[in-house]
Amino acid sequence: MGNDRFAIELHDVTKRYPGGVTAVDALDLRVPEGTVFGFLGPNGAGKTTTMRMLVGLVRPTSGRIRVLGQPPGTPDQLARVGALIESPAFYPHLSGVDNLRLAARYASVPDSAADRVLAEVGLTGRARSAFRTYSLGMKQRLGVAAALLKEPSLLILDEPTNGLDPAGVSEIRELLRSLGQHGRTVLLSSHVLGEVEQVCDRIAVINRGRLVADGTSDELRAALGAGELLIAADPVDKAAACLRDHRSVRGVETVDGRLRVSADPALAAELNRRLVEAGIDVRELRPVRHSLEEAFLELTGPDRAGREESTTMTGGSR
Ligand SMILES: Nc1ncnc2c1ncn2[C@@H]1O[C@H](COP(=O)(O)OP(=O)(O)OP(=O)(O)O)[C@@H](O)[C@H]1O
Repeated sequence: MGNDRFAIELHDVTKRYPGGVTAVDALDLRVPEGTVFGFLGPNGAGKTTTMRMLVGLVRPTSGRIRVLGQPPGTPDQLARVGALIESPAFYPHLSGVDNLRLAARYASVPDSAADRVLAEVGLTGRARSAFRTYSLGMKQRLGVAAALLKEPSLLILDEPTNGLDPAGVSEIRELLRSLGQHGRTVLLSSHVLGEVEQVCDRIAVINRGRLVADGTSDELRAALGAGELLIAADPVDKAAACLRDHRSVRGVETVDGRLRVSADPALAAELNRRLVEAGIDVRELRPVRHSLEEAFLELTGPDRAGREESTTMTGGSR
């Protein structure tokens, strides 16, 4: 049984809370097995609600969810999913290893699993220190360790870097990379693009409960029309004509005496050669790429999402 290609599948999933908030709105999402998958969106986008639905903590209002080929929350599925969704409750006065031994008992796995997962998150050296003495980054890593106790094939981590300083973030980032090895699927949410970009194979962006983009970081850039070259060449008209003749060039515009060329930046060397062979002087040629940050802001920015609210403003000072 089960699906052998997608660890997570959501079809047309909506969650409306009793107060009337639609936290997740007709969401379609597929997380391929064995990927580290970034689930990105601004605060309130619906990430936590989605993750809670995946483990059966929240029931969808409508739609269909399969996690490891099963509906969420079955005992068999929960045995194969490790989740860090809310801060786990650790005892401040107990050591890291004692906290994990307790968690191991709750999860019905042998106590010895505690040492294995401590090593996996790089906390062996501090295993015997009291939890309250841990840095925030170490606390988060202990949370990840607890999620690993069951040797899950799917790991769901809700904003594991939230509130960490840059050093803590880079500690966790190293860890997240290593968690995706051995065929494990990792679903990782964040509202900070840089964190998922460096770690994830694929990224889905949600805003106001809706999926607004899904793909590799390169695909997300391409979906936003990124892929431009800036070229300064003489004579500029001849250069423009020469570039327009190239079948992979989508457009050429002259801006302030330079050419903005819509084309895959990978074509840079080829276009340069073509211009030089045509007797054109090339003074400058460089890609002007949208950063993924710009792409993300464009996808989740107020222009896309805030129209209803902005129309309720009654004027006056801003
Ligand atoms: N139990 C609840 N009852 C009512 N509304 C809720 C509940 N939980 C979340 N919401 C609302 O649903 C929307 C989505 O919240 P959710 O926590 O899923 O988003 P998020 O992307 O995880 O954001 P954050 O990063 O801030 O946690 C928000 O408007 C939130 O206020």
